[in-house]
Amino acid sequence: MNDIKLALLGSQGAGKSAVLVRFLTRRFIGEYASDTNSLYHKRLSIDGRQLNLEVFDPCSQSSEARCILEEPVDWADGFVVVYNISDRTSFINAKNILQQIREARMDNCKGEVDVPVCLVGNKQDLCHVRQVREDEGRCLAQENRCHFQEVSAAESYQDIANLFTQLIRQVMEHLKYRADRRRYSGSKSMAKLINNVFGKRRKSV
Ligand SMILES: Nc1nc2c(ncn2[C@@H]2O[C@H](COP(=O)(O)OP(=O)(O)OP(=O)(O)O)[C@@H](O)[C@H]2O)c(=O)[nH]1
Repeated sequence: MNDIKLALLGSQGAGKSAVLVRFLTRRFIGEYASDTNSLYHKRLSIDGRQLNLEVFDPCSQSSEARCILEEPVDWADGFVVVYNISDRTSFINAKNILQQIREARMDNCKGEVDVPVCLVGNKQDLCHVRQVREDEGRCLAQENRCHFQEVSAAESYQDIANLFTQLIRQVMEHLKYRADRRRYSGSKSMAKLINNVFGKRRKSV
């Protein structure tokens, strides 16, 4: 069974918990305790494969959340970065988070920056007080080579389900690619070792 770990990041009040709870339970719950970090577990089946999904929903105010990108960047296999379309500050914060993810991956993962990320513009139902245009979100996602989706956790389940499913698929491919690469470089160094030990001896005979 595959273990998939995701982290939700974004400004306080952007709707991270609402988006996640909508995905996990299909329900919208208006208010959430926002003073604790939460780790959610769910068993899923995607494309016939059984998965253990773990999602970290940090409390925005905690110092742990502020340093999530410094320490546990290796923990998450993928990220959901949420902003509120009716709050430009949350969009600017999302931009900074995307940059921090790239920088942290570059430092910690030897240049491997293409971790699966989905940028989510939440509260689409508040489009009458919109402060961030949809094309700005799309453009930011293109710059960061990540998927983009506007959603309303308050009104709709399907878009949110689709984005998580797509992100999880991407994570599974990414993990497989990393495992294959590790196996390949492992067998290459084994071949080198065998050559070093036996190749030289053969020459001297
Ligand atoms: N209108 C509208 N309100 C939403 C939507 N999603 C969340 N909210 C509301 O926005 C507020 C913040 O939502 P949360 O899910 O707690 O936001 P959060 O990002 O987890 O906040 P912190 O835990 O404080 O970081 C709550 O009052 C939610 O009811 C949405 O799609 N539309």
